Amino acid sequence: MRTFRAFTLQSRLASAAHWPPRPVPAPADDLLRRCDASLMQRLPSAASTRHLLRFQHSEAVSPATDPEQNDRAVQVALEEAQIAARERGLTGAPVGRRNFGIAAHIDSGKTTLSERILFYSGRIRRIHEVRGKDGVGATMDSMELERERGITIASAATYLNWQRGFHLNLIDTPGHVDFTIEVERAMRVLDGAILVLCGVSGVQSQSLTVDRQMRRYRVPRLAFVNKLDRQGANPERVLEQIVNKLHQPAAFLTIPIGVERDLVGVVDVIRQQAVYFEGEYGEQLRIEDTIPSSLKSKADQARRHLIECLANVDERFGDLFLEHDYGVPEDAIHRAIRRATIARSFTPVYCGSALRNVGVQPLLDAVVNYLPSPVEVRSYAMQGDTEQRIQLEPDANASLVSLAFKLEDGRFGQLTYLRVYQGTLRRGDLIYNARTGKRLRVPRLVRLHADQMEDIQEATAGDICAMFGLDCASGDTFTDEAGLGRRLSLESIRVPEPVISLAITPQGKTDAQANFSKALARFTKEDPTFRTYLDPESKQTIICGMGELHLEIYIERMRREYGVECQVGQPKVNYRESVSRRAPFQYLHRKQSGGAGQYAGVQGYIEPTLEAGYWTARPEDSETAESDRQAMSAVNTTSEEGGQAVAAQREATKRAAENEFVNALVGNNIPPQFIPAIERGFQDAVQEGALSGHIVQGVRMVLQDGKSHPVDSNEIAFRTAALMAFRKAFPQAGGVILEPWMRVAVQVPQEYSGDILGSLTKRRGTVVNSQTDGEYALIEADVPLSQMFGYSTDLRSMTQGKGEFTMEYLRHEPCTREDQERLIADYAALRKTKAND
Ligand SMILES: Nc1nc2c(ncn2[C@@H]2O[C@H](COP(=O)(O)OP(=O)(O)OP(=O)(O)O)[C@@H](O)[C@H]2O)c(=O)[nH]1
Repeated sequence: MRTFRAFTLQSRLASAAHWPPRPVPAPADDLLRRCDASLMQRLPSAASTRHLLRFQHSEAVSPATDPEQNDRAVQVALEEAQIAARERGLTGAPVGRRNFGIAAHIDSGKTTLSERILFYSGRIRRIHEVRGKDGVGATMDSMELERERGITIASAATYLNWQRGFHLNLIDTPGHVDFTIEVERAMRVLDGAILVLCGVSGVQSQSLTVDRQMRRYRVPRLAFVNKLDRQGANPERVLEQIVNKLHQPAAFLTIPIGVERDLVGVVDVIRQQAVYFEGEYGEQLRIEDTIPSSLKSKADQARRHLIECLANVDERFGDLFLEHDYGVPEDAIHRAIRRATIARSFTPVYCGSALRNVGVQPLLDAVVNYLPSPVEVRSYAMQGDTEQRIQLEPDANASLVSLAFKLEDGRFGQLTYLRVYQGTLRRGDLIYNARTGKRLRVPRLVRLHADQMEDIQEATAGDICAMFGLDCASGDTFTDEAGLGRRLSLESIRVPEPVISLAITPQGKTDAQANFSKALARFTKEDPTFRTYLDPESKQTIICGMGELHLEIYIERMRREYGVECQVGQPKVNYRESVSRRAPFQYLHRKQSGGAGQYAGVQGYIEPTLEAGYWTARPEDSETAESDRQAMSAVNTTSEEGGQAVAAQREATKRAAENEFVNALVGNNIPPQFIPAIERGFQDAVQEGALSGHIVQGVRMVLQDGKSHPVDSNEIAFRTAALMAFRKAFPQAGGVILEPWMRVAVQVPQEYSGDILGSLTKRRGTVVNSQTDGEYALIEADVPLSQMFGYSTDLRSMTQGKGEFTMEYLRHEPCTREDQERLIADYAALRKTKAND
């Protein structure tokens, strides 16, 4: 029996007299130097070696062990990151750092897993469960509402140390699709992720969404098959689903010893050793070279499968396999897993149960061993208007480029979460907001641990940190003067369109209105998928978001945090209006009888920002729709072509959502000082579409000519002329009303799949994918949101509560002629009533 290996380190320290582990005096860089002296000698200079080895946060768990005893995989991970840094000539590279997130379907156990990770790394002293009996709640669910409901609403960031001074930044994300922006933001700034899957339910509807998000931001991942203590758990089925449903080559790195109530440990597939998790919280690892005889052949098969899988996805390993057969050296296996994981052509799969404290430490080892250091990830910034992509270097000594990816309004003012991609951000430094060009001094810099924080003096390339007291928007890029000179900016986060809206009115106390406005201002700033506006007709405040739960949570937060009770209307679909062809406009606004006169003429045309005809037919019937569908399905490919198709799709979606004003004026018929007023008239017009009063999107207004009067022309006249010209031209330009369509994923026991298909088709859905897997069927369909109200109740009654579904915004599409006519008639009636009032 062996009692210690690298990943047992934390547990060994834990089981010793001191818990959490005491700071170890030996600096991590010293250990590293000893660990790989030969590689270090090849580095350019002693000074750069120090930079390379600089671990800011080595104070926690830095074991003073003999390098020989250390895990070979860790050495592989270090060496590879060091080689990558050396090849790129980086002298201040963050080699020993990992930025990773945890994402999954609702209730898969992400927060429970995070709690273990924090505990084993010595970050917290006690484990508190989600909805635990002690009523404390998990560390990462710090919001009162999260603890009460047992769901994660906002992602939380923390940091920890693991294995010889590796510094890990961790972001726990919410599972519910209504809070999808939190996952988007996290994926944008993370270098790797753990996809948690339930050992019983496997790949669920929201796992597919998370998988798409990981692909969108090219995030390498590990999979953790959790809840193997539950009745009906079947890890092999989950592995099959990863391969078949997520289309990812994958293999076990650990397999469970016993399942359901008998789960006691895992087998390390590479070394063929049994690992048991003992102590109150599984913090003491016992490793045995002999694995239970009943598992021998299974474990051997798993090892063979892993080697075959790697030989298939990694050419270099394939050659080694031809040479050594299944006897490939262990180092080579680690290297191949690392390469293939980082290349996103392979997913290592780990087994366990977070709640039962089984299998978490090997997973955390894998974060260090197989997920990339920031040095091994390519990040790019755009340069100025040229749209030229510049590769960023994760080097503390380079000029600063960092991204504000999340804002939070806290007790001390705005807290801005940042990822530093290049350079060093120091407290007191002058930095520049690349969007506004504004110069700012870095006020207070902190590292976050759920809702607590710790002041730091600097954050270097590859770090995630936060700043206080800085006014900026989510997605802003911060640079130093050199970066500003090159006008570098980072591609921002994809923000899905809000699909649902409802009217709210604050009730009661006199200060309710002020608090109500304060709350709305804060929520809209923090969450770009939460929007609000004043309905010009009803004068009510309308809030828009990603789903009923999303809005419900904000209404509840308004009550708790701001003491504002609201009267809430029925949820409504967010329709939009657009045009399908070009139409000319020519409008003269003239009032010259008595008093100050008004005189303004505008002439030009309006047209769709996408090609003509894009919106005329339902996309299913058109070629555009075909390319659209191909682009959507290309999200599941890793090919260059797939990437281009996705980029084209994103570009089309962006253009379809934006309006544009073009000044193509020739001659001097309109004095230049009136052009901004004409553009403002256009902006007024798109706020209220001419057909149904909904916001207009995807329309370009081109101004070509006009008329003015030396005395009677003024800004108000031109603003009105532009507004009226737009309204008049809108119907001639083939105005259409668009409605949001959702990608709906339903998971039900197989016997109900016929009923589900019927129910989706009845709701005008188009089934895009239907798979059966053992007892379960997973059906994906595109359905208009207007048809989805009340679906959860229907699904519950159709499946006796055994079905579940999630939906995600896909795009806006023209609604049916019938609906369009109804919406136009409703709007006309409303206007008539208003006119009569
Ligand atoms: N049996 C069993 N239950 C678990 C396990 N892990 C988590 N749970 C339970 O599953 C429920 C959900 O766990 P969470 O950790 O909140 O899941 P989550 O994925 O963070 O949830 P959201 O963020 O709200 O989507 C809780 O009641 C946990 O106690 C496990 O390994 N086995």
